[in-house]
Amino acid sequence: MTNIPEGKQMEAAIQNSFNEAKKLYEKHGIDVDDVLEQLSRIKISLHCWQGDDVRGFLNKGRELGGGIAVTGSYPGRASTPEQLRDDIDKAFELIPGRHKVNLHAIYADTDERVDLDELAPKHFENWVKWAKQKGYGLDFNPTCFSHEKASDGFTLSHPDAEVRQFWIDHCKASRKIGEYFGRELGQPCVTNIWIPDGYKDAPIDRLSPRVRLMEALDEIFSDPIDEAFNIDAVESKLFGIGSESYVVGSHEFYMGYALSRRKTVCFDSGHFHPTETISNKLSSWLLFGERLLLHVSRPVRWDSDHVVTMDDELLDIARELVRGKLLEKTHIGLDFFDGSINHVAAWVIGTRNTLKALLRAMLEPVDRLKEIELQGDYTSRLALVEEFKSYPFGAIWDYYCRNAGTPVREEWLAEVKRHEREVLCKRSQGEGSVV
Ligand SMILES: C[C@H](O)[C@H](O)[C@@H](O)C(=O)CO
Ligand SMILES: [Mn+2]
Repeated sequence: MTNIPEGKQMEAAIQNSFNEAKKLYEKHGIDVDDVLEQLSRIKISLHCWQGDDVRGFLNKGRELGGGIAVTGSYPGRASTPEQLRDDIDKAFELIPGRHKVNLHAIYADTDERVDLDELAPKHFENWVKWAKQKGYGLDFNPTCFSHEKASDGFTLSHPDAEVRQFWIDHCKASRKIGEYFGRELGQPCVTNIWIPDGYKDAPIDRLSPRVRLMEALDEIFSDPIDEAFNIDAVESKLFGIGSESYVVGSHEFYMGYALSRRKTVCFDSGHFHPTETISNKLSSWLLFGERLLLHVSRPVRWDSDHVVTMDDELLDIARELVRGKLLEKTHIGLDFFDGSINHVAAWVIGTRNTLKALLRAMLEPVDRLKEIELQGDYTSRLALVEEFKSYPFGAIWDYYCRNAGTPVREEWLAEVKRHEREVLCKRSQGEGSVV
């Protein structure tokens, strides 16, 4: 092959490896073309807040609150809506498929001085215009943190009715923005409510804040909304920094709330006990709930929001979705924020891993494994699952990336480095994006 240009050789190698890998999977009755078709229909919601270390554009310079934390000061984080959009575009160039962007309320793109309770669709018009142009969907979140009215750690369950009302109004406004996104873009927006409310030390009264939260949510959701455009989700948490002993919006609280009010539960993989996994919860929830929202994240010792890697839990989440045929009912979002590495690379790594894990799960002989299990042949079950771990899914992934017009393997890194040199490192220090 010495006279053949390098690009052509690479093409041929990708195609040959794909053909050989396909034969191996087909021996187990796996239809690889169908798998790739299914994968291409999956939308991952890319969380905008990885792009600027959860700073946002409303009330610039305000400290990150809510018991979440970003560490690291990697150069070049976005500090304007235009920069953030450019960086998201760059990430999507390097990720196969058509996806969504997940916005927080503090990312409003407006020159108006507006507080969270007054936000309206008009403050997000530029985001919608861009999403339409690029073919992205949008999801949304009220920002119930990083605000003076959340400085004591309470929002929707606040004992002061006036403060509570402020947050209720903010969440009501957020649903209208979500509905606007859904209507404009022709695909539903998931509007996810997460609040940090909780106590550092053991409270005397665990019930009253939960009653207040339940009533606040009921008031928020009492506004009629078209579910074809906006899907309401609620996200639980076990603990945060400063709410180590008690969190009002616990998992049990939201399970009960969402089931009794037909709402969607968001499972964040960092929001449970360190030995508890969300992969083991999905099938139970979806027996009773209509839909599911995921915040795919990676806790390291605590809810540290590390970039998603191809670890056991990611694979198990993907397997659960595929084996249980839960993908149709699941909205997959990412939730991590690492300020210590290139912000675009973080998105690319986390999203490519999530897609790759789904592909790996789709390339397992699920029906056969289920039969074997029913027959009680646990030896074959273990043997096959383990052997499939070294089946050549990488060759199928490379072919998929190439066909989608996205870089194959680590080729994307060179583009991220070029973008870093030519764009990120030139961002002005004054904007607080280069250290
Ligand atoms: C910024 C997000 O809304 C936030 O990370 C939330 O989803 C969460 O997981 C808090 O721990
Ligand atoms: Mn989350």
